[in-house]
Amino acid sequence: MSDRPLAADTPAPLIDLPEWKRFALAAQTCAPRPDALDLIEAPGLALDSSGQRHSSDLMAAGEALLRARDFDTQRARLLAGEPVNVTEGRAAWHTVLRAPEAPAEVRAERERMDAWVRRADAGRRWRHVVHVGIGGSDWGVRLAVTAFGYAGTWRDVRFVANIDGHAIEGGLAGLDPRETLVVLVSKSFTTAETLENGARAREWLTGAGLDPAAHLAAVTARPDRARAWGVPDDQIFRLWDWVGGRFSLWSAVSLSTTLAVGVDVLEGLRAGAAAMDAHFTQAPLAENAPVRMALAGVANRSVLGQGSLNIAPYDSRLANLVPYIQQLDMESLGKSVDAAGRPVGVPTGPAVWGMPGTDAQHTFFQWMHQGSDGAPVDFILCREADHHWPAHHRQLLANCLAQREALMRGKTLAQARAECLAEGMDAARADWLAPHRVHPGGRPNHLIALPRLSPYSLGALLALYEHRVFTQGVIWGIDPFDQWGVEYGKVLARGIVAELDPSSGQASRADTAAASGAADARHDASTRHWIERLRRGGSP
Ligand SMILES: O=P(O)(O)OC[C@H]1O[C@](O)(CO)[C@@H](O)[C@@H]1O
Repeated sequence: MSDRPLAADTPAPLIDLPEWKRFALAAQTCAPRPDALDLIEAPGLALDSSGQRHSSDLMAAGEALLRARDFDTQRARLLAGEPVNVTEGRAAWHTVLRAPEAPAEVRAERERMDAWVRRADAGRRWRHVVHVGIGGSDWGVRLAVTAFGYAGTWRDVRFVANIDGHAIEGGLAGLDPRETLVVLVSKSFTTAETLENGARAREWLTGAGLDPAAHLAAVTARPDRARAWGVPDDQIFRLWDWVGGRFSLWSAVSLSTTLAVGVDVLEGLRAGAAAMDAHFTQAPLAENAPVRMALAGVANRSVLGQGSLNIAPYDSRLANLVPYIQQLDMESLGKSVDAAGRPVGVPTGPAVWGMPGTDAQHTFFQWMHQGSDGAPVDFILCREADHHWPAHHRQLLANCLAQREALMRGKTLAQARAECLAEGMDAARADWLAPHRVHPGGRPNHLIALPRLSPYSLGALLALYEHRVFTQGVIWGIDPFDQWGVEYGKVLARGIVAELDPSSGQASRADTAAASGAADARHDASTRHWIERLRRGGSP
């Protein structure tokens, strides 16, 4: 970690800026204008922001706010690979992983991995791939494999992330070890889940009388650790310290994607993302899709108090987009202090949640329409489908547009009452039922339309969200590239694991405390109770 002083990266407190006050006032005093189509044609997708609050004053205030946050310089620093991750003193240079003119070592590693995959394809090797990784070493691959391998692939790819033993048990069940490649993906190569699950897979290979080294591949920024763990050098692919885990699918992290759906898919993802990078760099702010989404996100969260953001992909192949964006957004923006360690002073990153439509309509859309909070929604659709049932696709699209329209337009009491009367109810019943049929409307949303679900358009979509997250980080003044919050629980878990192990011979802290009649100051009473009880397993 560098000892670079924070001062150079320390923005002024947001809430002290006159530009912030102007932006907040402008956001409060304008409304969504669905009749004034507000469309940006960006690479790989179109962004319709008509469902967000918009006015020329709000846009001007947003531009002034970005200038006050030195956005141009911050963006240039991100794209130049400067250490924008201030608390860890390193770059977040994911954009270079997809740049056509990437540095030689990045291109060399791409070519080495592609050649390895092509050799495996030519030899019809690895009928089964078990991808072992978690968080950023998992979601991007799951997303791409589900998106492009939804109708099945000749290689069966399984994902094992959770430390829950059922995950690895199910991940290996029924596979022929002779035909199986286990891919361990871990930037740090220290993540407990990945190393434990990897160890079970290695035992499984050894138990089948095989040399595990021949069946293991690894992707990591620490090849030394992977080598010591037993992965041969020619099956270790590199990732770099200057890439954040949740921004890493553009690298060899996507080895399993290429094995499942081909190296062309990864190339297409990179090309779409690179085109979005160029748009993010060059488009004027008012026509810049990530910037517009970021300004709407800040207005919704920090001014209008919307606590969450719903992601509604109207494409079942994008089911894993929701957890992907959840990690990208919440691990990046789930912070309440700025780069100088001061409270930001306004609510920051929202809770991100969702589910593909139309399933979501039968699960929680009731709450979205008439619940007391509601949530801004990002609707995502593909204009063309890749199946052969156009009527299905028309229904899917109609549902997406209808839900969005209902959330925007709402329904007044008078309209609801008139509807009841038109259905033949008498006035008394109409008066009674009408309030139940009122929709407040005015719910903010984006509509993102991809021409079809190609690697290019998905790459552009993911880069759109990456840059939206970065821009919100610049406005709030927070470091979107660290994740200190994840560390605390990991450290506590390490201690508790030892205490839960009845075979370790080590008395639990709680035992020791009980024997001495003292309370264990390191645990609260409830945690102490459960350590004791769970240590005994099923016995009362
Ligand atoms: O790739 P690694 O080092 O195993 O880390 C896995 C994940 O764990 C985290 O550090 C914390 O959840 C993520 O940021 C990361 O993607």
